[in-house]
Amino acid sequence: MNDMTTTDTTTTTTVLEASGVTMRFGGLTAVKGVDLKVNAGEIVGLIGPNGAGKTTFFNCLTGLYVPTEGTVTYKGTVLPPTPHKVTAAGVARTFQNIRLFHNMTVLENVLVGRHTRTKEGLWSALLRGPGFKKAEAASEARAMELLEFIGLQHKAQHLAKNLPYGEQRKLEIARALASDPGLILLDEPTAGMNPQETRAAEELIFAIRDKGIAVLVIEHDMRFIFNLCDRVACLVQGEKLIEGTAAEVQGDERVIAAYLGTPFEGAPGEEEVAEVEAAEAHAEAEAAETATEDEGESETAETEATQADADADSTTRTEGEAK
Ligand SMILES: Nc1ncnc2c1ncn2[C@@H]1O[C@H](COP(=O)(O)OP(=O)(O)OP(=O)(O)O)[C@@H](O)[C@H]1O
Repeated sequence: MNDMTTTDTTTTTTVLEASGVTMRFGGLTAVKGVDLKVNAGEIVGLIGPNGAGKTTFFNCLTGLYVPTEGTVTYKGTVLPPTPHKVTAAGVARTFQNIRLFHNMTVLENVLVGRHTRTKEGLWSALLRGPGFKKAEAASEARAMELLEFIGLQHKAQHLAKNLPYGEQRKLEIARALASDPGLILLDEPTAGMNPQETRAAEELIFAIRDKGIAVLVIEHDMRFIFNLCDRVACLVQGEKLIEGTAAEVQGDERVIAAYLGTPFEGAPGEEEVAEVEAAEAHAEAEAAETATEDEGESETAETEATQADADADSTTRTEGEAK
C-alpha cells in the first residue's frame, strides 16, 4: 500500500506463499511442512489450540526465525531471513504481547514504523538539512493520516503508556501500517479486549483489507475469526489440519475435536486421551457408588431415628397413663 485510496479487492494474485515450512527446536518440531497462501484482498485466519505452532509459523514468515525447511515468498520473491528486510519488502506484523515504546508519544511510535520507508541517510539526519526536513514533514503527515485512520489523531501527543489497552493494540497496528505493507500479520489482535473493542478491531481489519492490504490473522476468538475471514487454516500440533472457508472450517468435526480435546482419527495423543477418559469414567463410577452407599447409610440412620422417636413416644404415653 502506498496511499490510502481504496483498491480493487477482486484480484486473486498471490501475495504470500509458504511452502513446506518446518521449524524444529532441538527435538521439538513446532511447525511441520505447512503450506499456506494469502491472496491480494484476502483476510486469512490462522487458528489452533495453544501451542499449535501459530506464532512460530508467523516468526518463520517474518524473518524472526529461519525455517529449518521450506520457503516463504512475497509477491513471488523469497523473503530475506531478517525482520527489517521482511518489513522493507512489504510484510508488516504486530505481536501477541504489545511492543510499543511506552515513553514515546503516540505519533512518535508511528514514526518509528516509518523508518523502512525513509530514504534520508545518517548525515542528512545529523545536519538536519532541507532534504531531511522535507522527509520528516512527509513522514509526520503520513503518520497523522494513519492515526486518523485508526481514530487516534486526537491523542497524537499522548504517551503510549497512557493509552487504554484497546487503543495500544490499535496503535501497534498503525505502527505496522506505517511501513506501507502489502500484507499485515496480526498476532491475536483482540487479546484482552472487551466485546466493544473487539467489534471495533473487526471493523478496522475490514478497513485495512479495503485499503488493498492482505491480512493474515491469528486469533483464539472463534466468533471474531469466522466473521472476519475469507479463508481459515487450522494448525494442530504444528501441522495444518484443514484449510477452507469459514463455514467449512467451522463445521469440521476435527476442528471442533481439536478445540474440545475429543480424539479424532489419527490425532496425536489419542491413547493418552482414552486413558484420561477411562480414569475419569472410573472416578465417576466410584463417586456414584460412594453416593449410593451414603444414601443407604443415611436411610438406615433415618429409620433408626424414627424408631427411637416412636420408642420415646410410647415411653411418654406409658408414663402418662401410669400417672
Ligand atoms: N524459541 C522456542 N524454543 C523452543 N520451543 C519453542 C520456541 N518457540 C515456541 N516453542 C514451542 O513450539 C510450540 C509451538 O508454540 P507456539 O507459541 O508457536 O504456539 P501457538 O500456537 O502460537 O500457541 P498460543 O496460541 O498459546 O500462542 C510449543 O510447544 C512451544 O513451547
